[in-house]
Amino acid sequence: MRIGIVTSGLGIARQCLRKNTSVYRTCRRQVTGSGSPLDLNVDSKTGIAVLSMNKPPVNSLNLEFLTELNIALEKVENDKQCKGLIITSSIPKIFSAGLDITEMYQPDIDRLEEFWRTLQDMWIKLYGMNCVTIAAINGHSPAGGCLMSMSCDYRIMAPNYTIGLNETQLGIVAPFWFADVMLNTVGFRQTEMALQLGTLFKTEEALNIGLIDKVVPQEEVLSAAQQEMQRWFKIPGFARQLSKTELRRPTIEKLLKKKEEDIGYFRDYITKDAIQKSLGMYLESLKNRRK
Ligand SMILES: CC/C=C\C/C=C\C/C=C\C=C\CC(=O)SCCNC(=O)CCNC(=O)[C@H](O)C(C)(C)COP(=O)(O)OP(=O)(O)OC[C@H]1O[C@@H](n2cnc3c(N)ncnc32)[C@H](O)[C@@H]1OP(=O)(O)O
Repeated sequence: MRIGIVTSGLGIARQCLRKNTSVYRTCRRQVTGSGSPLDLNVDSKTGIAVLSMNKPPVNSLNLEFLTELNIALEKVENDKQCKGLIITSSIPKIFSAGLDITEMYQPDIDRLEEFWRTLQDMWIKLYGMNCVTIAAINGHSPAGGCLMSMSCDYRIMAPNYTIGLNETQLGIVAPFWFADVMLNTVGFRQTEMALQLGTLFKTEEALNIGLIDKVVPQEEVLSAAQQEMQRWFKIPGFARQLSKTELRRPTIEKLLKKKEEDIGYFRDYITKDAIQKSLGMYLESLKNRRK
């Protein structure tokens, strides 16, 4: 039930309408504007924020969408009422198709660099979030979608979808920090095989290698995430946060130290003729899939 003020643009709802019955005490605020590709709802009663991606057709991560994600993550992190964040999708059968390939194909160089910087920032924020983060993966989650999922503390996925870092299938190489996050999640052997083969794991396979933590029916993904959150909320917040920071800090610091270098590598690599050719062919194959 939404009884909060819906704000436009970047403004956060400043007040909540409360009725006097207990059922209305939940103050749920939608903190993104209408028409936004993101729907952020904060439930001040439970302390859970649900961030739902809604950028048709496939929630691909382009510069503008990544910028919105950054703003939303910042809002959640700065909201003292938020103890947990669930990331999910409003697009049927798709969590996120990963990076928007059109950002990398025949790019404008300034925009390409900005795109990469914004992606780096999004990942640094998400991987380092103080609050509990759960990915409610209710659709396919290749490449950048897999990165977002792996960057959360816990992953719940519906059956019959795929998830993985499939970059080599596009003729490109997963950046070192994507690889690091996978390494931290499933270990070296699974990572070295998955990255070389560009494996997209089916839900059950992903569960078997520890890439996701739980499988529930499609219609239960969100409620299972809300329920799982309670388990994490029972742990003293400071101890949990510090444990997370200690484990994730070296991975984040590695990118922080090399941010500009990484942007340069990415720019020089992606603009190579051979890589452009591969990306062009992959885009074409996506477009021809339905013909
Ligand atoms: C030394 C090395 C140094 C540095 C490293 C440097 C570089 C590494 C760089 C990049 C890393 C990239 C990571 C990524 O995230 S790349 C993106 C990978 N994503 C994919 O491969 C997913 C592709 N999409 C799909 O498989 C499917 O679309 C689907 C399963 C997600 C959904 O299937 P559907 O059947 O439901 O939908 P479609 O008909 O296929 O698609 C609809 C529509 O959307 C377009 N589209 C799909 N995915 C993308 C995308 N990622 N980017 C842009 N556009 C996408 C698709 O073409 C269709 O368009 P049309 O309607 O035909 O116009």
